[in-house]
Amino acid sequence: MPTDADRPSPDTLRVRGLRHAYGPTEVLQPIDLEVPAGRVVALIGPSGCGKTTLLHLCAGLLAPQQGRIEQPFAPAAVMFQQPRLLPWMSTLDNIALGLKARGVGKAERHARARAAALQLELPAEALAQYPAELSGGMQSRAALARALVLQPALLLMDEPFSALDVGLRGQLHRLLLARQADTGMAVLLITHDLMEAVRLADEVLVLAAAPGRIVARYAPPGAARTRGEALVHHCAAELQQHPAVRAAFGLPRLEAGQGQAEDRSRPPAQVAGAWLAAPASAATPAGMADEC
Ligand SMILES: Nc1ncnc2c1ncn2[C@@H]1O[C@H](COP(=O)(O)OP(=O)(O)OP(=O)(O)O)[C@@H](O)[C@H]1O
Repeated sequence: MPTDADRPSPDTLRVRGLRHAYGPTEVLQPIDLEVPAGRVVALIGPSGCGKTTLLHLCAGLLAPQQGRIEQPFAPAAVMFQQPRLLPWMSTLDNIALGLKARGVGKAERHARARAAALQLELPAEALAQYPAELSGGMQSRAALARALVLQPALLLMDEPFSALDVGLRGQLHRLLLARQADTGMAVLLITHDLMEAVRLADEVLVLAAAPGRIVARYAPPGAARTRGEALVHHCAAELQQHPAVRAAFGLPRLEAGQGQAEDRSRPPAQVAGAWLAAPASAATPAGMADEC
């Protein structure tokens, strides 16, 4: 008898059998994935494997050619790799832009934009400045504020922190996770960075290229906000040692026992991540256990 916990949540982004081609070139083979409310799903894979294409399909920026996407969340917001702030508008007006498009009056949208900026620790003086006057880190904060001010139920993020230094990135990770825990929004995050994926995500999907397909699914242990540095390092190493992940990124195969010997910060086995069933179309590498 299925319990409530077994039933799929109605508030879930569902992708089923999604394919995509640009002209004659197949970019995505049938992709199945789910992003339920309150969960962060990270998509990692080598350059050109179709991550952005998949995100744009989920965002409705590209039309599905085959397969289907159920996107019940409203509103949804997209954060791109580049901040894409409009250079002729102040930072405050940039953050408030989506609210303006929704017909929110000036006083209210500015108040909401100021509150969003404050939550992301953007200094008040930056709000009157133009994007060109801001540092890269400030521009990224403004772009995140512009997405979060819409109070999205779904946030789609395409390598949003890749240009930031490690300190700023860590700060924005904490702010994002705090906001996500408060609001229960669903997040689909593209990243090249395995550490970022295991720091933020409830589930990490690994795409291989040519054509893009999911070859591994990994669930880091515990809630993202509670993962310490040692555990994040361990999980990133565990992920990187998976043969399918190594093959996807073009890394050489590890000899037997090589990965474990290099991992000196290994936490107790019971806190290691879990390998979830990859789709049947992706062959599971020989000798790989389902659970680590
Ligand atoms: N509009 C387009 N027309 C033709 N080919 C495209 C188009 N957009 C992307 N491609 C090609 O599709 C493939 C997947 O591109 P996509 O940007 O989705 O990959 P990606 O994994 O996001 O790459 P990266 O990590 O480098 O951003 C690439 O080979 C790319 O050159």
